[in-house]
Amino acid sequence: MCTGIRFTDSQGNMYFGRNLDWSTSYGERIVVVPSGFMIRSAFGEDAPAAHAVIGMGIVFEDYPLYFDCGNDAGLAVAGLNFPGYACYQDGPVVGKTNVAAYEFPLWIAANFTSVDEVEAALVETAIVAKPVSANLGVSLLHWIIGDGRRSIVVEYMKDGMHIHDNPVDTLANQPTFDWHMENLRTFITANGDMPDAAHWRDAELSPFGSGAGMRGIPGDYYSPSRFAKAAFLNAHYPVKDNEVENVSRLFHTLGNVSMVDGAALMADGAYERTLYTGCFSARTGTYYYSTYDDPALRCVSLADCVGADATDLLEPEPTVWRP
Ligand SMILES: C[C@H](CCC(=O)NCCS(=O)(=O)O)[C@H]1CC[C@H]2[C@@H]3[C@H](O)C[C@@H]4C[C@H](O)CC[C@]4(C)[C@H]3C[C@H](O)[C@]12C
Repeated sequence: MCTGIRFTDSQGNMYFGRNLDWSTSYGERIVVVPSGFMIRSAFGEDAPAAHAVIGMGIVFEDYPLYFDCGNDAGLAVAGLNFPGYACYQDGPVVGKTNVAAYEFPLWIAANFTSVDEVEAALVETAIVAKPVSANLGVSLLHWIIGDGRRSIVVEYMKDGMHIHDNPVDTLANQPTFDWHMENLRTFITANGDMPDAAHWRDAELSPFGSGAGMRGIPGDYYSPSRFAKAAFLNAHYPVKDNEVENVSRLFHTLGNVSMVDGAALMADGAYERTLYTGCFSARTGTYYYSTYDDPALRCVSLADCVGADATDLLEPEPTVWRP
């Protein structure tokens, strides 16, 4: 399972991140696309990237397959598993901009500057089930897309494209975003307050300590539970000012829905773990991440690696972050 969130700092800069929960790594690392890099297109003309992009993914035959990424305009996108619901076009649709599912994150980050722009373009877009290669196949995903103003969720299903406003700036896995939003109504009594003592007949029942207001928010790893917990935490976290506080916010929030070995068996017989947590700061154009086996935060900033002469893909060596 995976979980993604978005929020802003006190000046409206976006922070956007995700947990990548799976049993085995694909060898993912930070990949940078400089603006001007020629992007191969599955259906249209090859075109230069209008924006520099940074994110986590793998490079396959000189093509960056992003799991999540952000760009120099402060727009970011992440793909989360959505099997059983995701259903792409079998082939290109006449009259539409056709985008293969594997191209989707890069297509967004390389071409657009805001969620509004993406939303307008999606009306004319078809997502196609074209595999990147016979071995890699087609991932069945839905996506959260965010900028400094808002986020949306894109779910491409049997009946076509669904674009949802995401007022809680949160996404998990199955079922649909609509369902998750409806389910949040179950938790409306949860809050961060210290409750007063209750009186049951002659008994006075006072709280053991803090945290009682949050009772009922689930802590298990099931997708609806992670959605509810991440949405609750994202909604209640106080707005913070600086980069250190906001990166801390992101890792603490996603740390609360991260998956620990041995607790959640996958269909293939392996346990699912949070292989990495990634955070894109639109304020500084920096991608931060930690992995299951190495909790140190490492990072790469776009500004440090995209000089005027950069035209090729980069896989920069991250440095350990020292706030
Ligand atoms: C497995 C990842 C999603 C994690 C997640 O949501 N897990 C939920 C587990 S569960 O089912 O709900 O149990 C997804 C997210 C991005 C995906 C990758 C990206 O889409 C990029 C390419 C796309 C190719 O089509 C397949 C390989 C791939 C390299 C994908 C492999 C895999 O499907 C990834 C890594």
